[in-house]
Amino acid sequence: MNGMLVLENGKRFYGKLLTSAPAMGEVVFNTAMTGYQETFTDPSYAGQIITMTYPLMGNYGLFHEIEQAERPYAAGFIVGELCGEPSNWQNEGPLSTFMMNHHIPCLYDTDTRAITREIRQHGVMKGVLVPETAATADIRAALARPLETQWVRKVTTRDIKTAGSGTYHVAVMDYGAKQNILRDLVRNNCRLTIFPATTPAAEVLAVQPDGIFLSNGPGDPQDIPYIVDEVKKMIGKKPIFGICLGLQMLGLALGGKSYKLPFGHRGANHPVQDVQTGRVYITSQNHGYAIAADTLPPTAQVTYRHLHDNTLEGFVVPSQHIMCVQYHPEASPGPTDSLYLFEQFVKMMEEC
Ligand SMILES: NC(=O)CC[C@H](N)C(=O)O
Repeated sequence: MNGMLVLENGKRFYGKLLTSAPAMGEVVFNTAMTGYQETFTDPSYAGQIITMTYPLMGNYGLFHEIEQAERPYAAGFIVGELCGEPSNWQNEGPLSTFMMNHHIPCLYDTDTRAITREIRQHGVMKGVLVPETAATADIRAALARPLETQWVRKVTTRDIKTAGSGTYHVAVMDYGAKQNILRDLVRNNCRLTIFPATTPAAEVLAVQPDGIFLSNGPGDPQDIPYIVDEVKKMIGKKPIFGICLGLQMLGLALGGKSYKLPFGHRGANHPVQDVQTGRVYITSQNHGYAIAADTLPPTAQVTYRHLHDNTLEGFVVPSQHIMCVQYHPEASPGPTDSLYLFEQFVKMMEEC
């Protein structure tokens, strides 16, 4: 069926739609060439319509094991060419089947380069995926709906869960944790107790963990002040490692300020520099917000900066045993160069 993306600023981009169900969400773009299945199952994309800039998607099919959550939370998917005949020895089916089964509207045969240029120039904005015949009044009504602000509550675990049997007991705050983060912690000799995002700090500390991990997650960090309040109560009590939203929670809990990036960092080849050594790492990223480095307290030391725009990509607070990064050391998709951060976290727990 013929379909289109209509952006909040009125721009229309035409293509074909896999499902007729309309989708509304913040339209973002991701520059990774591969890793589409990990991308749309990453809970941090909840409610967003993801435009993949690489022109061909679906060519190696699907493989259930690489999914980052039990189901995708992305609101929609936009691709240039959608491959209908994947070729891969692990392939379990075409990408279109996954999109249809999960009722995720997918616009394909569309000009993803033009969409990306529009977002780069004017910033991320709301958009709708609708059939080409959709009435203008319906499109306006859909675009007028506010975006969900409490995705973390929807993507977090309902019950306390456990994983692994390693030496170090880590309390994981699940704000929408990617599976590979949990796997990497377990691989690094950790035993996990995974808590729902809104669990009070006292309940988490009561299990007497060796360390606390604050996960990635969807949305604006300023929309979840009640979680920041609990993080404040954890600081200084146990070693803490935060990734992405986890870094943002720590930044806000320490009195820092967050702001929205014009079009975010989403892709698998973002260069960050270790400010101490000058060494550059190519990283996997997915964030639309950042913490302003100059708003952090003097006890915090910036560890990594993004080489495109100098944004804060990591900091530590040695006196309070805090380490955190804005990028994704667990990759999935992306390079695994930063896996050493999990080892650093284990070392921090060992030394405390
Ligand atoms: N991957 C993440 O944890 C993203 C954090 C936050 N939702 C942002 O977009 O900046």
